[in-house]
Amino acid sequence: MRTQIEDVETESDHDEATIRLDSLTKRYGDVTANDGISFDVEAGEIFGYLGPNGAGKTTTIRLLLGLIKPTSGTAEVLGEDIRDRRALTEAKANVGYLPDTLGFEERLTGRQALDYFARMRGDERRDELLELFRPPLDKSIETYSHGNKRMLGIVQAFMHDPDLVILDEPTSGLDPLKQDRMHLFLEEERDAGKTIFFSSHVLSEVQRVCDRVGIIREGELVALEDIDDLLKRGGKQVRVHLAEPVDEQRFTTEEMIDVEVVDRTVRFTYTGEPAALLEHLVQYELEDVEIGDPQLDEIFKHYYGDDGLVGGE
Ligand SMILES: Nc1ncnc2c1ncn2[C@@H]1O[C@H](COP(=O)(O)OP(=O)(O)OP(=O)(O)O)[C@@H](O)[C@H]1O
Repeated sequence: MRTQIEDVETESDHDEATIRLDSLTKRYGDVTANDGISFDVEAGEIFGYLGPNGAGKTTTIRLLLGLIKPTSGTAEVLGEDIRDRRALTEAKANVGYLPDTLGFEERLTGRQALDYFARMRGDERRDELLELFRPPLDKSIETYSHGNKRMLGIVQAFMHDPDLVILDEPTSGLDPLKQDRMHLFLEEERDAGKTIFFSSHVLSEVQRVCDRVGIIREGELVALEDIDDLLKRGGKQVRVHLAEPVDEQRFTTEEMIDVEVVDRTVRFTYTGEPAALLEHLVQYELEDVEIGDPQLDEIFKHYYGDDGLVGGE
């Protein structure tokens, strides 16, 4: 039986979504960059905000940080309405932000830029983060590579130890090793109770690192789901290598979609129960079978067709 206290706690947890969008809308002339978007980001999750270039991700982030004003609708960040400038400014002391293009004064050295942010918000985690991400500190930022600017931005976003961190395409332009380090770091932060909201147009990173995903297309939210559920609905990717050439008609069942046959190899997405698939396959003389999870890009074709997100900058 649930106690009254548990009920109260559950309710207050629910009330304290870290970010809450409520019909958030932003128009630039004829362009509706955000069109009535509503969703919550809960405390302690990594939320991926996914969409191709121009879909409206940066617009949402800039609205959440009070850098631009909504045309209609609103949002709350750490319980404060984004239209309340003073309250939002106070809340932002507990928010980290990595913009898509860094707003650093480029003539400063990395160290001077961090000193500047430290005076505004604190820097209790600076040393630990510098150890991990290692941007150069003593040359001017204008001489930095893109990757090093990103590293400096990440240190800046996390060094005051905020509860919520908003990252706009954090890994764009980073080499794979640095991306891996970043992903691991985000997971550790999440496990320590931090909330991470990050935008991306890279499916594989969202699949790897996020708990939930919101998908935005032309300003509209077209999906909001747990990554696991999204993948489950996508069926299984199967590749079967048979001992003899395949009679496609005989081999194919209703549960198989996107079937491709090349000589003795069949590839398909299986949407039925695993046991039924195995029963079907044992009727054939098999040389090899691979069964795996689909990549999100397969699932995303439903939302975007063949263009948009798949692999592209
Ligand atoms: N200041 C502005 N004035 C006019 N139109 C704008 C402005 N900012 C954004 N837009 C338009 O709003 C739409 C959404 O842009 P936004 O930058 O939010 O997309 P995005 O998903 O972040 O894309 P990207 O990954 O390329 O940054 C685009 O059509 C863009 O051209």
